[in-house]
Amino acid sequence: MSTPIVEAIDIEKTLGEGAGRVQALRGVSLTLKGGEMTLLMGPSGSGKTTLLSILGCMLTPTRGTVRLRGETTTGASAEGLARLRRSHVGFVFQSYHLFPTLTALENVRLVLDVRGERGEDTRERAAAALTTVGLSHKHHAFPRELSGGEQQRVAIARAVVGRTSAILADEPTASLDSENGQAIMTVLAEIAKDPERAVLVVTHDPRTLPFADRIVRIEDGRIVGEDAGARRAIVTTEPEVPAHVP
Ligand SMILES: Nc1ncnc2c1ncn2[C@@H]1O[C@H](COP(=O)(O)OP(=O)(O)OP(=O)(O)O)[C@@H](O)[C@H]1O
Repeated sequence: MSTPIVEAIDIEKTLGEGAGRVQALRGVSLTLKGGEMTLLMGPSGSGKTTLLSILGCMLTPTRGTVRLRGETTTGASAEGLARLRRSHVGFVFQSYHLFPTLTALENVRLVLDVRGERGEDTRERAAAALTTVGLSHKHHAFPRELSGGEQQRVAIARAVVGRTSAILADEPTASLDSENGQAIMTVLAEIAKDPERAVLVVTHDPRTLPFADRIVRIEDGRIVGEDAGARRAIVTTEPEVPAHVP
């Protein structure tokens, strides 16, 4: 049986103040298991980024529990959350977020440095992560010398180099053309074959569908359905829950 990497139980999140107060999540439960690629899809404003931020310990829920590899985040200090995040989570964003003055290798190695891992082997680990994403020939290139797809591959190498078990990607293909988008999804799907790793991709992009094990649909802060993706043979469609039932 595959291991639960991230478990979110009955998550609620209220954002903003006064008249701008929004209930972004209204009782969301979601488990990400090792060896799975999950797509999170839903309309703009439905709560996808809020949920990804809570799963990755960037944001704390108003109510509910998150467990990362069995460790609960409830009551953790900001420092405790940062430790959990560094140990277990790798993020990939639409706009890459690379340091422009560092080479590809240095961008990846920096993650290990931040984690206090400074041995000579960190260079080899960073190089191995770049090889995983097909960039063994671009160690010394600066982000401005790389295409968008290559920059995103550096960002993925950075997300996996720390041997984190949850890879959370927010619209990773949105800035890329079809070919590069496919290449990025192929790399993420390859990572998701590891039974010790779970990959969650927030996306609007229908081109990502063939890479999914599961497609989770969110509307108005609630999970409204789940379908088995093309990568999985067994169909596990759950009944749809109306979005507006209190
Ligand atoms: N800091 C904030 N203060 C107040 N409301 C917020 C804040 N951040 C997000 N929201 C609101 O919370 C809801 C969920 O936002 P979220 O960004 O999670 O949606 P999303 O599904 O990721 O949208 P998109 O696809 O457009 O990125 C939206 O109504 C949004 O306007």
